[in-house]
Amino acid sequence: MIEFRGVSKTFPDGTTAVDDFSFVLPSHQTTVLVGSSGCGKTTLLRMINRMVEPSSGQVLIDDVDVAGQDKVQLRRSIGYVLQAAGLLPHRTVVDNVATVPILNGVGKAEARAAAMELLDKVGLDRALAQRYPRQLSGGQQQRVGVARALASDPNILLMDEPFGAVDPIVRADLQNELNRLQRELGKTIVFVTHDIDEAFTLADQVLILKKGGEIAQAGTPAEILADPADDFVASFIGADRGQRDLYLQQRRGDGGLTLVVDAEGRPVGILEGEAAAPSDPATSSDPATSSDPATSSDTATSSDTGDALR
Ligand SMILES: Nc1ncnc2c1ncn2[C@@H]1O[C@H](COP(=O)(O)OP(=O)(O)OP(=O)(O)O)[C@@H](O)[C@H]1O
Repeated sequence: MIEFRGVSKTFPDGTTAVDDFSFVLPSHQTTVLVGSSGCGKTTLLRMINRMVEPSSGQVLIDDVDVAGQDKVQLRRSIGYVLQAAGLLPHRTVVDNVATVPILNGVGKAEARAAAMELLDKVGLDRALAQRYPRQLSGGQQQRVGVARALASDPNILLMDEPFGAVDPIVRADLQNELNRLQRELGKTIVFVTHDIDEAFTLADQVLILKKGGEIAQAGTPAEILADPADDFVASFIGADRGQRDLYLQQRRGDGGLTLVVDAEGRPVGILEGEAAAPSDPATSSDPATSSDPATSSDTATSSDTGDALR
């Protein structure tokens, strides 16, 4: 469990990125922070692993204030994936993945063997292990980034717009893979995006944020889609747009939700109970809610990955 208690952050230049933010992120679930550029998502994320220190308030992991923990240990114990994958350019794929375990004292051979298994886990061919990051596609680099973040078997995975720089098809693939991995691993994932579709696809819980980290609405995708808290949220999720051809898409494993998506795969609602039939396209003309989620071309602020490894 990650808890923000009355957290604020004002940077030295006087910018208040986060103003009195309180929220609990449950363990073993995916919480997605979504909001337009500059609303404080990245700042909130980076306060969890102390890459940003709060000006006031506390961030607690399982009831322990991170302020009292050794920064280096903390960062190495938390997986971190950035938009640009943040791979070390002069190290091979396998060595990128093995970096943190080796820093933590695991023997090189053992760390590399574990790294190869992680490549399997994230759906990467082992033949790519000896390549350098520049010899990979954007989607492959992101998979390596995820493998690297998982290498020390962290309980917490922080993901800052990790799929923002890849094309929509690869992005959908990566989202599906992450859902599959999460079913298997049950990590506590905090995922930042400005893409509401991505948020609904991945999240157990979505936080829609306004400037200063103000919470416009928090809830499951179904709750938010069914009952947007106000006009801001309705407009953000696009609930005021017209209806389109709709399809069903199974999300998560048994007992998982069935998303109603439009022709472009954008979530517009959720079916529950017996109505929630699996996968193949099934047109419905009477959705509970509809949306045409806002998109943005803003890119996430990412920082030197080295910081996360130091
Ligand atoms: N180091 C810094 N110094 C001064 N201001 C900063 C710093 N880092 C972030 N900010 C400001 O704090 C606010 C929140 O930034 P943050 O990166 O957390 O937003 P975000 O929601 O993640 O945005 P984006 O989606 O564009 O990455 C913005 O106004 C930003 O300009």
